[in-house]
Amino acid sequence: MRIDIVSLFPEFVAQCAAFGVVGRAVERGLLSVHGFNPRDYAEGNYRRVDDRPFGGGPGMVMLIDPLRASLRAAREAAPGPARVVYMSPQGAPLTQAKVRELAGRERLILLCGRYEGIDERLIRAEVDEEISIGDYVLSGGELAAAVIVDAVARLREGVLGDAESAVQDSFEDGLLDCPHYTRPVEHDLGTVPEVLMSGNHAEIAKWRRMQSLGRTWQRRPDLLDEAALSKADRKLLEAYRAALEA
Ligand SMILES: CN(C)c1cccc(CNc2ccc(C(N)=O)cn2)c1
Repeated sequence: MRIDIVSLFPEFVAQCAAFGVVGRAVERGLLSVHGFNPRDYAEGNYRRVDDRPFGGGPGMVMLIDPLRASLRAAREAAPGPARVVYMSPQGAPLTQAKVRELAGRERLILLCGRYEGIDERLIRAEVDEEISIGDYVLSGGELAAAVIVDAVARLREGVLGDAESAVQDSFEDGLLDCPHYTRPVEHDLGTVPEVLMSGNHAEIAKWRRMQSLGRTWQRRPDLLDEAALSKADRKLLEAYRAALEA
């Protein structure tokens, strides 16, 4: 998979692909991340990349032509179609389903705006979709692009070993994750739930599912569509609630 980053600070995002599982995936050639800086394509001796907004108001807007030239350079740097994603607060909220969809592609171009954003004509002409990582404003789209790189990379085949498998990820099945424990069993911070040491894998799976359902119900009821729960899940959630009242 190839991900091109169009940004005034491309090394910022490339660094985010230099560590951990994503860094190893890059070393192993499962993924490559390349930066394109609009300033390298800006005309004139000031190499302008932004200018004042028509209609007045604070801030600056990124110019069309340096962005369009850097996008063209990114497209031409490798074969095959690329999905152009613009990171902005006006984008569709990023979800794990969207991450899975993006991870299925061979090429992505992530467009990072600075200042107040980019000229709308460039968005209309070149951007396939706008994505937001949350309802807040950052000084640039680079952190949002880094989030996409990380979330997408870890879903690519071969990136996570069995030890870190993304299969049981929370949000993979639309629920929050269950609690996790490791050594020691006895600790002044408490002990480990008995069931996890029982060796009874069916019971352990049930307990974990119940915890995921219960936590989702308690912390993110918006994620829990109780109607869509299986009978078994509804029973587990009932057991979780009953245990709270006990
Ligand atoms: C209108 N405006 C300030 C603006 C418009 C476009 C880009 C940027 C760059 N900053 C970003 C980018 C993305 C996100 C996000 N939530 O994904 C937050 N901030 C700012």
